Amino acid sequence: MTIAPTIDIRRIGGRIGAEVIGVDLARPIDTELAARLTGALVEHKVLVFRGQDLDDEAHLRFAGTFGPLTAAHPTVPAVDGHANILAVQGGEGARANAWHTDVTFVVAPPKATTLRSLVVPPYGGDTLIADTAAAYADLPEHLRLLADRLWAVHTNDHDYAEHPQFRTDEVEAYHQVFVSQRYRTAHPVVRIHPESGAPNLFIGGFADTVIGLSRTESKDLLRLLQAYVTRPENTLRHRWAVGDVVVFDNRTTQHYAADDYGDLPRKLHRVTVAGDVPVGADGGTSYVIEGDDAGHYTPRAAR
Ligand SMILES: O=C(O)CCC(=O)C(=O)O
Ligand SMILES: [Fe+2]
Repeated sequence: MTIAPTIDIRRIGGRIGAEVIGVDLARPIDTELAARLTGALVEHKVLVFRGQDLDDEAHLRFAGTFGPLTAAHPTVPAVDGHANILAVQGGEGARANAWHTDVTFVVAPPKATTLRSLVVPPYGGDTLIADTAAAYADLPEHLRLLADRLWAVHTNDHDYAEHPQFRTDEVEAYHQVFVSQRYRTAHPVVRIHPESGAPNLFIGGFADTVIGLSRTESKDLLRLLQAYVTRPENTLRHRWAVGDVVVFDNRTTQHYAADDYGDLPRKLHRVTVAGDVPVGADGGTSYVIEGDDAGHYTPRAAR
């Protein structure tokens, strides 16, 4: 007879995040545990598993617990031999140090993102994750009523040249690959979470313009709303150790990779889980403006 391991799910932030203790992710995850982890992800939005010892295959298997996987990225090439794994190891200026929700420029952005650390700098390189439902709940009623009616265009082709001091050949080459196909998608500014039913501010770094407003008005309004997302109360900051696995619900979070470790090495592997088409507070669903989702982003079956 095997004895089921006792697992402990402990909150680690006031509003977002829990650590899962007592799980070895290298072992198969049974349906009962999978259901518990899926529920915990919806409740806490970020799950942290420390001290794991996963290889790529085990990482893929674990990510598959949450559903079918996406390709590594619509435009950025995958790790050799692993179509669903993206290596995260950009140099200075080519790091994700802008608040964003992953891949919101497509019509069905990932449901969840899983990150596993392979190389960690001795200091710096933390990942910050924000709860966009808490942000929505923080809005004064007048702003909530306004946000509920708004739609925004998300694109992979904007905001470039914000940091011209980092316009190195590497950054330039990465940008060319990133925008090798341009995507533009309209999403509701307030998204209803398909599992919890909670509304959240669905904006982030790929949100470019608010439909019906000028570029300047869009920027001002998005900045106003975004300030609620990044309030320290609504965030969790993860200090990486090698072997950590972090999963976040990409339907109701944003994240930010602190670019504060110079040229020290750091490497994560990312695997994302396929998501659905967002539904807004007004009942409308997201739609493609430009870019063919199907060609680049076909989910593959779960393992
Ligand atoms: O480097 C990190 O901590 C996160 C990078 C990121 O935003 C991503 O892989 O989606
Ligand atoms: Fe990201």
